[in-house]
Amino acid sequence: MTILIEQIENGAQAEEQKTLTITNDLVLDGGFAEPKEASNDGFLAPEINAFGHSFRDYDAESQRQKTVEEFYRLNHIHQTYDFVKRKREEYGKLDKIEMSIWECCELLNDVIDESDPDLDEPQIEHLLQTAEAIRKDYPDEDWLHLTGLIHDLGKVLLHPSFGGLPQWAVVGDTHPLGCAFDESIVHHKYFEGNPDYHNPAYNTKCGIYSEGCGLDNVMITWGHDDYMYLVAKENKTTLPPAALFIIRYHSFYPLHRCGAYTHLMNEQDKESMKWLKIFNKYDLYSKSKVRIDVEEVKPYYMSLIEKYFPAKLRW
Ligand SMILES: O[C@H]1[C@H](O)[C@@H](O)[C@H](O)[C@@H](O)[C@H]1O
Ligand SMILES: [Fe+2]
Ligand SMILES: [Fe+2]
Repeated sequence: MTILIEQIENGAQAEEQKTLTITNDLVLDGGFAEPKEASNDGFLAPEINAFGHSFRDYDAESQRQKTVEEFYRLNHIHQTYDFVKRKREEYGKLDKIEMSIWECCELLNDVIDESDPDLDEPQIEHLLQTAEAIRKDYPDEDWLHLTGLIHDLGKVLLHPSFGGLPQWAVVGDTHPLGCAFDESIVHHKYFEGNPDYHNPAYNTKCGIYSEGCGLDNVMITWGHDDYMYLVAKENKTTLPPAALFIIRYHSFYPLHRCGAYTHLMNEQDKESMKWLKIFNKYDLYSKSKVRIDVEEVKPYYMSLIEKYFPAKLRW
């Protein structure tokens, strides 16, 4: 079967449709299940978002555009290598609160993401829209449904009980620190205000890293992705490695959309990337004003949470 995957080549300008052929069978390769085809004709990506623009258009003029650009200005100035190192240590202790996955979903009821040009609905809507869209096309991959539900739960860092981190430290696209900021990063010009941009140790193609070192060894901007990855891993989820990879790198658009920083990946990263590319279509294009009936789908997701997570997690 053939599905269409959109890919923007390095430099982000030339957007081309690339065809990826995916086999019918689930093959276990080094612990990673290979992607198989969607159960129907595949997800039809809409061309315009709820505001009448193309998806991820960071320049289309609107009031929202200004909010998003201001978000990226602050994000690019303040996310430095040292900042991320400190946050990883602080939040890696997971000593803030104990709660279940579903309790966390409910906390996200009030959270609106200021970095997103395509969505201004409460986050819980987005979680369910993503999960349900995946479930429709991949009914047998229950782990991927749950990954959809939880992938953005790290946005709980915005909540006052987590120290109420500012938006620039929680949401938005992610990118590596410790090496040059690639041109494909949204609103790249604001990096001039970041001290790392002027640090010769950090501003070459590889910076402090070596080719093929593996993403595990790369410091990525602090936010909801890395935090939720830590929470899931440290609380001993039984979700497969591909799920953890999706959670950790789903905002790394410069890599999975634009092909930047591929020189830092190792073989295992390349394997997991196949699933992330599938996931990304649902994460991005399911954003809409269509509401999901939470109570109707809740029992199904509760059963998945029980299957893959302990009843209470440390956050
Ligand atoms: O604005 C969005 C939003 O914050 C998403 O949760 C994140 O994953 C995307 O990468 C970002 O562009
Ligand atoms: Fe996200
Ligand atoms: Fe998302």
